[in-house]
Formats: sequence, structure tokens, C-alpha cells
Amino acid sequence: MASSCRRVPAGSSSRACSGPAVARSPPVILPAAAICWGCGLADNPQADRPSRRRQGGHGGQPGRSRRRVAGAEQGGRPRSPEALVAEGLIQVVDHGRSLDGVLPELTARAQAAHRSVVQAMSYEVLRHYEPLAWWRDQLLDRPLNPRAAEVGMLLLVGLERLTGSKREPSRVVNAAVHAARELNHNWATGLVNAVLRRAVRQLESGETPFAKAPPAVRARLPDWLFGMLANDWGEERTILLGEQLATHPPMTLRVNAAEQSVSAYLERLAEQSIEASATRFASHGVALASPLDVERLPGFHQGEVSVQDEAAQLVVDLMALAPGQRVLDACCAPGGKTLAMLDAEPAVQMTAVDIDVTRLARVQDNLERSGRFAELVCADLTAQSIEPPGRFDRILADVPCSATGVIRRHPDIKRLRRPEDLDSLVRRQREILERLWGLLRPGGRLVYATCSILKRENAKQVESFLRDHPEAVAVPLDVDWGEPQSVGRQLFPQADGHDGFYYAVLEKPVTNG
Ligand SMILES: C[S@@+](CC[C@H](N)C(=O)[O-])C[C@H]1O[C@@H](n2cnc3c(N)ncnc32)[C@H](O)[C@@H]1O
Repeated sequence: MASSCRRVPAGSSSRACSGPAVARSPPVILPAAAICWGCGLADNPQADRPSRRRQGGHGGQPGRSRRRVAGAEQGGRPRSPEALVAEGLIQVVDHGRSLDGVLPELTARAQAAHRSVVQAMSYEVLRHYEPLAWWRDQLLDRPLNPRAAEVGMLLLVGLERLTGSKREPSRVVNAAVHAARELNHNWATGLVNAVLRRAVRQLESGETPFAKAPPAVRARLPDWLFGMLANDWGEERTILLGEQLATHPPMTLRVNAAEQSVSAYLERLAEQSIEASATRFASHGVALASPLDVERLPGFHQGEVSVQDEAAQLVVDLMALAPGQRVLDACCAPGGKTLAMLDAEPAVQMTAVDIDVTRLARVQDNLERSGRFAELVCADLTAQSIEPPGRFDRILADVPCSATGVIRRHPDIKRLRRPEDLDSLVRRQREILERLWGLLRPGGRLVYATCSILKRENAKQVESFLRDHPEAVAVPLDVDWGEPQSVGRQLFPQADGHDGFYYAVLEKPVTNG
């Protein structure tokens, strides 16, 4: 076992560890926004506030260069929400930056009254990017010059406002024209005005702009992802899936069962006039009717409740934890499932590993908030060993994945992921699985989990592992959630319910001699 002790530096930027290290309990302060696509634990649960919905292109290829939104540090003059969102989304679409990274810069430059609008618009344009861009291209007389990317994005913002907000259409058009000027594209004001007015006329005549759009556009998915999903689940289902992935996810809580029951917590929420209900499948889950700031959640800072998607909460039952067991939470950061397991069974010996030292510090924060303890190890599980082998009774392999099951929460995934990422992810998942299998003691159990809805990362991955490890036993899952696969169960994103997720449970039999 790695044994060197390292404190995670406050304010350090996200980086992989250089070697195994253990971080024990000193408090650490973390940078506000750290992207996590696949954890089921919201980094900024209130970032995404609902707006009214409708429908919603094909964007440029993200380049390698990454710059900040112009003027952010110089305290540049606040701009209109439309201009800020157009500027910010260029950073995501053309420069490959995450929305979580860009939004704080945008909102810092917006007037206080506009901040939530800037957030909501950014999410909505990314959610409906394909239909919005397809519609824009239909409305244009000729394709936009690639150098006019900001104007192209501003048109998407305008089209999103026309279909997704209650604002008077003429005000939407005027705001977009004004934003073009703010962005120093005076040459484009006439174009923006003409295209958006054409869109208004279409809507007023009752035309359905996307009726003739290709299936991938209607599914609000990039072509490559639509193709992969359609290959797995068929075209019709993929269109429905894509539509579901473009909706607002609920904000879901996990009530710490050691502290109180779900019904007791629901009563406390009702006392604060916070509307909520028990989740359908997770026994400690509470779904809020609308997202809110965690500061308003009774007992949040005391660890009585955590923000965690319902599908992510289901891991606890699958782990079949018991006091005294040695448990390894591999790929643990930011610690949502570590905490869920410790809250359910505090008397296990928990070791939690992640490759990213900054994200490990967030695990520590989460543990401290709840007064729980785990040995934290920074290690690359594709390359480094956690000694000695055969040590753990239970292992959770919540491996890095495409995060296609959580696109509702992170619509920038559709712009940032590349098809070629899948090959390297699948390879990495397999390497991690191989190493973890060696760490499992005979008689022990390993739970494989992803927040992906792609078979290659899920049932096909586990099938391939089972072919090469005939000693491994796939445990049938007698549960009422998800859909059975050749091995394991697939959860698909549900309206007002859980995210897309996959679980498989493997056991290593005790061999004689
Ligand atoms: C899906 S997230 C884990 C979410 C976490 N289990 C939770 O519930 O909060 C996957 C994690 O795997 C980590 N990771 C990726 N590659 C890794 C590797 N080679 N070794 C260890 N951890 C890795 C990432 O840093 C990321 O934190």
C-alpha cells in the first residue's frame, strides 16, 4: 500500500498525481469549479436553472487553443446576456473549454440581475445546439464565413430565445442586434436582424422548423454519437433518448440514513416551503421540485444530506457492505459514492483512490462535511499497484467514461467529446478493471459502474472481461430499476428521475488450494 502522506495544496489546479500518496484529514480549500462529468455529485447544483422549453447544429471543431473570455480579468464592462453567452459558448465549441470553466467568467461580467439568465441561456443553447444550428443554416441565404463564428453563435442564442423564452419576439431580435454591436460586429447587425425576423415569421406561420431535419438533429446529438447510440438501441429509441438528454435533470438529494429518515427530512423541507418527494428507486433519495442553492438545504453543512443523482445512490445496495470489510472505492473523486457507502455502513475500512489530486481534495471536503474517514490514495490505476493484491472484500470500479448518461447535466459533453475518445476510454476502463480484479480477495465482490449509455463501455466491456476471466461470476441483479443486459443493468435517463447509468456485479469465487 502506498504510504507517503501528502496534503493537497489549497487552490491547486486540477492535475494528475505523480505517484501514489495518501492524504489524511487536514482541511483543504478548493477552487470553486471542478468539472466532473460522471460522478452524480453536483459541483454546482444551482448552475442550471430551468427556463421554458422547445426544440433546438453542427459546430466548429474545437481547436487546441484555450483562452479566457476576453476582458474577464480586466474587469471589462458588463455586457448583455446575449453577447456574453455568444462569447462564452465560442470558448466551449471552438476552444474545447468546459462550460463549468467558462461560466464563472461570464457571470462575473454580467450584471447581478442577468447572472441566472446567462447560465440558463448557456445550458439551453448547448442542450439544443444541433437543431438550433441546423435551423440557422436553413435560414441563411449562404453559409457564414467561418471567421464569423461569434455571429453564428449569436444567431443560435437568438433562435434559442425565440423558442425557449417567453420574451416578446421583437425584443429578442433587438437584443441580438444590440449584442452584435457590443461584440464589435457592426457589419452583422443587418444579417442578425434579417435571419431572426425570418425565424419569427416561420414560427408565426405555424411552421415547425425541425420537421424535416435529419434524425441526429432531431435527437439533438452530434452525428457520431447518434450513430453509436443508434447502433446500440436503434434510431427511434435514440431520438427519444436524445430528447430526454436535452431536458432539465432534477436536483436529487441523498438523505444520510444514519441521521434521519427520508420522511423526516421531507417534513423539514416542507417547513421551509421547499417542495420535494421521495425518489422511486433509491431508498434514501429525495427529488426537489426545483433546483436550489445547497445553502438553503437544512443540515447540508452538517452532512445530513448530500446532492447525488438517484442512479448513483443505487450503488450502496449492490456493494452488500458489512462492518469490518475492507472496501476500495477506485476512481472515487469527488467522493459521492464514498460518502454514500460510509453513511450506509460506517464500520468499513474505506480506501478511496483517484488519479487527480485536486479532485481527491474534494473527496476530503465531502468526508469532513459528514465527519467520515477514508484513507485517500492518489494513484493511476492503469499503471500503479495498490499493494498487497487480494486485499479487498469489496471494490467499486466507478470508471472514467463518456458520461453520455449525464448529458442533461453537462450538455457541453456533446461538443467536447470526440468519437476517438471512446477507444481510449474503453481501453482505460479495461486496464483499471484488470488491476482491480487482482486486488479483490477470493470471495469478494466488485461492482463495475459507469454513467454511460453506450454498450461498449458497459455490457460489452464486462462481457469481454468475463470471456478472459472464466473464474469471474456475474451476479444477476434482482432489482426493479433499469433494464437487464447480457450482463448487468442499464439505466436510461428518466423524465424527472435518475440519470443514465450502468451497473454490473462480479464475484471472485474462493478456490480450493
Ligand atoms: C466517474 S468519476 C468517479 C465519480 C465518483 N466515484 C463519485 O461517485 O463521486 C471517475 C473518476 O476516475 C478518475 N480516474 C480516471 N482515470 C483514472 C486512473 N487511471 N486511475 C485512478 N483514477 C482515475 C477520475 O479522476 C474521476 O475522478
